[in-house]
Amino acid sequence: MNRRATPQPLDVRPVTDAELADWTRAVNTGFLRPPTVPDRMLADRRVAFAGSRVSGAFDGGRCVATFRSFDQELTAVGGAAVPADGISNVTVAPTHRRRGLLTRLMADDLAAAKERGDVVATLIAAEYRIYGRYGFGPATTMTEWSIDVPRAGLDPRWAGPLDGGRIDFADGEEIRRLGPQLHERLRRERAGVIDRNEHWWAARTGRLWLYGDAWVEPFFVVYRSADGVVEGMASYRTDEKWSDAKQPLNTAAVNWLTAVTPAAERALWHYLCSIDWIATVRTGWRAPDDLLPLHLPDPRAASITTQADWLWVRVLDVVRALEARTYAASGVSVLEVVDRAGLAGGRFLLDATPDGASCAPTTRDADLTLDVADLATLWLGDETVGRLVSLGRVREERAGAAREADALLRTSGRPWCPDMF
Ligand SMILES: CC(=O)SCCNC(=O)CCNC(=O)[C@H](O)C(C)(C)COP(=O)(O)OP(=O)(O)OC[C@H]1O[C@@H](n2cnc3c(N)ncnc32)[C@H](O)[C@@H]1OP(=O)(O)O
Repeated sequence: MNRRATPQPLDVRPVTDAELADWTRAVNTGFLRPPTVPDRMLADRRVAFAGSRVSGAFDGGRCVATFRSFDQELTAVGGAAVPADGISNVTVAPTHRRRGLLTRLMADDLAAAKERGDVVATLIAAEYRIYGRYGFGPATTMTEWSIDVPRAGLDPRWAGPLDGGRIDFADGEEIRRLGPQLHERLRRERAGVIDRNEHWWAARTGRLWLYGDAWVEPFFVVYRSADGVVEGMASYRTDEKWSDAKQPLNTAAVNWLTAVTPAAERALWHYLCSIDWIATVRTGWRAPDDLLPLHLPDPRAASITTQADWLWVRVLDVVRALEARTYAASGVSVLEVVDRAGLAGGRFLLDATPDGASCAPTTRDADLTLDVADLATLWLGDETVGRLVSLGRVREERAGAAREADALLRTSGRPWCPDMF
C-alpha cells in the first residue's frame, strides 16, 4: 500500500549555540549560496550574533527555516532615534515553503518586540510582495548611479580640496577608530539612518568575516576640514579593466560613503571622479534625492542603475512613533489605523506643532483611515497622504484631511538608510 507518512509537527524555537552551524547552512541554502560554512565565518558570526535573537524551525533535527532579529536604532524625522527590532536572515527551505513557517516566526518575533517596547520593526525585503501582509511598508528608497567619468565634466587636473580640507588614505584600524563618531553625527541629522555597532565596523574592515567570499581589503579615504575635523569617509574597490586599444576602463565601486558637510560630500565625489584610470564610478546605495548628479557639471553623466524600495518599517507603537518625529506645521489629525495582527491599531489623535507633538487614543471621528503598513510608508516622509489616497490605500473621511496631514508630515529631504542588514 502506498501511504504517505503523517508529517511530524515542526519544532519552531530559539536556536542553541550548538545549532548555529546547521542554522547558518540553512541560511545559505535559502539564499542560494553554497551551504558550506567555513570555520572562521562561523566563529565570527558567533561573535557578531551574540546579542541577536536567533530562531529557526527544525524537522527531524534538521534546520529548515531561519530568522534573526536584533536591537537596532532608527532615526525618525527630526533626528530622534527610536528602538527598533531589526529583522534579518529570513529563510525557509524550498522543501518546507508555503506551510506558514515564516508567518509563525514573524508573529512570534513581532509579539516579542511589542512586549519589549520596540517602536518599530525593520527589514530589507528580498522581494516586494513578502512583508506587506505582516504590516510592513516600504519606508525608504535606494538609488544607485553609474557615473561616466569622462563625460561628468569635473576638472580632471583636480589635486584635492581647495577649501583647506584634505583627503587621506586610511587603514582599517583608523576607520574603526574614526568611523563610529562620524556615523553618529550622520544619524542625528538624517531620517532613515540606522545605528552601526562595533561588529558593523569590524566586518567592513576585515576583522570579522560574516558574509560572502574571503576578505579583500578595499580602499578607505577620510576627508578632514581645514581645522582637522573628520567630516567624511568612503570605502571603495576597483577592478582592472583596459580596452584593446590600451585605454583604461576601470571602475571604482563605492561600498559606502558618509559625508556630514557639503564640503566633505563635494570633495569625496570629486576625488572618486578624478582618480587616474577610473572611467566609471558606481555610487553604491544612495538616497533618491542625493545631490551627487548635481555635483557634476553634466548631471546626465550619472545614470540611475538601480532604484528600488529599501528599508521596510512595521509600526508597533503608533503613539511613540508619531511623538518621536517632528512636524513641518501645526495641526490636528485623527487617524484610524487598521492592523490585522492586532499589534498597533486603533484611533489616534495627533496634535502636532513644529515644537513638539502629542498623540493619544481618541474617540473623535477619524479624518483618515489607513493600514498600519501605509502609516509606516508615511512616517519617515518618503510618501505623501495625497498619493496614497489616489492609490485607494488611504481613505479620506473628511474633505481636505489629506492635504492638511501632508502639511504636517512634509519633510525637506527624503529619508535614507545607507545600510543593508
Ligand atoms: C529580511 C530578509 O531576510 S529578506 C529574505 C527573505 N528570504 C528569501 O527571499 C529567501 C527565499 N524565500 C524563502 O526563504 C521563503 O519563500 C520565504 C521566507 C520568503 C517565505 O517563507 P514561507 O514559510 O514559504 O512563507 P509562509 O508559508 O509563511 O507564507 C505566508 C504567505 O506569504 C506568501 N509568500 C511567501 N513568500 C512569498 C513571496 N516570495 N512572494 C509572494 N508571496 C509570498 C505565501 O504565499 C503565503 O500567502 P497566503 O497566506 O496568502 O497563502
